[in-house]
Amino acid sequence: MPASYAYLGPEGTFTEVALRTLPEAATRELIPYVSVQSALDAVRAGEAEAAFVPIENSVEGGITTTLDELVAGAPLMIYREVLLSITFALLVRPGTKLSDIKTVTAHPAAQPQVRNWLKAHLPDALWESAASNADGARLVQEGRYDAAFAGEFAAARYGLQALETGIHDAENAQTRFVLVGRPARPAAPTGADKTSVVLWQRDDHPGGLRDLLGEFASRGINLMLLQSRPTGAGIGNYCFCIDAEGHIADRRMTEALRGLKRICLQVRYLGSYPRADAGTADVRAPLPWTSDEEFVAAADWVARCQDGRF
Ligand SMILES: O=C(O)C(=O)Cc1ccccc1
Repeated sequence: MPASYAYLGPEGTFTEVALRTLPEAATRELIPYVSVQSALDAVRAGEAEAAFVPIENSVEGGITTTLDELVAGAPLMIYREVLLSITFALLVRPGTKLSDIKTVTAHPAAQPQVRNWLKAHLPDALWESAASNADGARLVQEGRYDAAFAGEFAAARYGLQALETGIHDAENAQTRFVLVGRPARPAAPTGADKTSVVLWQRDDHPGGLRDLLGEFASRGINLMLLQSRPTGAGIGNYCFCIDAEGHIADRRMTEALRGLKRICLQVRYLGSYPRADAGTADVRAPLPWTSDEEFVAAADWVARCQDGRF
């Protein structure tokens, strides 16, 4: 297997910075791709061992290109996640003044994070989307746009200067990135894990979504992401991307997934992997009645009842 990770490039993306925080990245060749799709396709084609892509940010929610690839593309699995705090710099060619800026660019997910700043400082600037924030910087270097919102670290790479730094409409804006590979056995539980799945309902009925969520709730499983995505089958047809606290090897999660498999039309398992915020106050202990021991004891009791040995 090639010891390389594909990532959303070009060089100088936030994605690259987040990827380099993973210890395993130090022993891999890191190869930039022009889009999330092409990075994931490199994995599907066996050209790369895994791909590292943005999946969610705390301002706007899911990065839909990534979610849609994981929902509908050839199956892939998430093995790692990274959280990165994001602030933007306004990068320009040397000598450009704020009053010279008529066009700005960045990745579409950057826009909700800088919208207020733009309104206050460059209300008449025309926004056009770039394939990534670093690609926006590259396009400014080529003279295609006057300014790009990107990481300050991208300035040197593209011969630009930061006219403004620390731009962020929302305090503590974070982006979540995932390392995605071909399906294989998930890593062993760490005690602070997350499981991602996509659920398709069997039919449309009152309380349908509540039924799906009930499989988690009744087993004391907390949810960390719920994002609906259109199935493409017409207005009102959605599937649900869910991140839940816990590992597929935890009995409560095993039981919840069994329940979901019974009641859903389709369930796509996207992996169980260590939480990026493991070790922080946000990671709560499971409810006492949801431990593996409690599930084993309850199953034993039912077996004894069936045997008349209670
Ligand atoms: O990694 C990048 O630079 C991207 O273009 C994706 C992105 C977009 C917005 C915030 C963080 C990452």
